[in-house]
Amino acid sequence: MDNTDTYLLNFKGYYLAHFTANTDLLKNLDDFEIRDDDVFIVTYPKSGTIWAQQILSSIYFEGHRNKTEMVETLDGVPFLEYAAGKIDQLKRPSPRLFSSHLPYYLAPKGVKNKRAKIIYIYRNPKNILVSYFHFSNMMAGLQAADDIEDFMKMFFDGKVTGSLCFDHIRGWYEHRHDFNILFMMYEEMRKDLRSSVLKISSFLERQLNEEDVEAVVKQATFENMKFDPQANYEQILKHDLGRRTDEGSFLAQRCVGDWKHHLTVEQNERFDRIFQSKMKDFPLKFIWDLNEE
Ligand SMILES: Nc1ncnc2c1ncn2[C@@H]1O[C@H](COP(=O)(O)OS(=O)(=O)O)[C@@H](OP(=O)(O)O)[C@H]1O
Repeated sequence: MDNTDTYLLNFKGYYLAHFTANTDLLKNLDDFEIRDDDVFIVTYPKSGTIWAQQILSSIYFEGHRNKTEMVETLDGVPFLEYAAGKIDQLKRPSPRLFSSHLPYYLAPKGVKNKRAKIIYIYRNPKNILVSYFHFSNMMAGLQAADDIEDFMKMFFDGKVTGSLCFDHIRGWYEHRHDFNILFMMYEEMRKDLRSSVLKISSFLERQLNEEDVEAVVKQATFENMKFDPQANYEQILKHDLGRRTDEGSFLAQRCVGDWKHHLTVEQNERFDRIFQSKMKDFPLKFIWDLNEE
């Protein structure tokens, strides 16, 4: 583990957010004991993690679904590699739900042996860039950038939490046969949330009746999450993660083509060139524009 950077922790060539990384767990990550009914949400940052957390938590926990229990969504679907000391992963009752931004090659052995289910969410990387730029400037534990040009450099150098976005999705997809994994596209979830919930619950073999499906969908709408204190993570942001500024939130809701309002023509062309060189022949499609939705 290379601890020299204030913001980033280099673990086996992959960058984690230094301030919250669970270094004790990372030391034994490969052997972290996996149970057959463990479920992981895996994402590159800013790809829909907290959205998937909300969906999973309300699929699994009746008290969340029918709002009889007031628990922070994140507590039901905690990160594997973050929040050191907050939770003892080994003592959690089954089924355990996890979140992770780890790359495929750092997944514990048991996950590579298909002992757990993974839902991988991917998103149009131009919107990831814009979302990540604003988020990094808001969160105290991430390196702020002067402007989008400055952030683009860090993003394409992979000097951000999660390392290079293209390596993340490519790695997981190219090694998909090693895992029990479902790929979901953020933009398709926006287009048809109900079908996405059904696809996820069917992959997880969780039977939901009509009323349950309605409740999960309702809780996972942007409008509900934005104003639900358990789902919008405002308190976590304020007290655990730390804000640099009062502006911004986990849920800004950019439209699919929002990047057009933030990138210059030259920046967009540069993005396309890098995307082409890194993602040539990559079979999954990305949706760049509202018209493609
Ligand atoms: N319900 C719902 N519907 C549509 N979009 C949603 C929803 N919940 C979260 N989001 C959007 O997901 C973006 C945040 O991504 P992450 O949760 O992966 O961020 S993080 O990595 O956990 O920091 C962030 O995108 P931006 O708005 O573009 O910043 C959120 O708005």
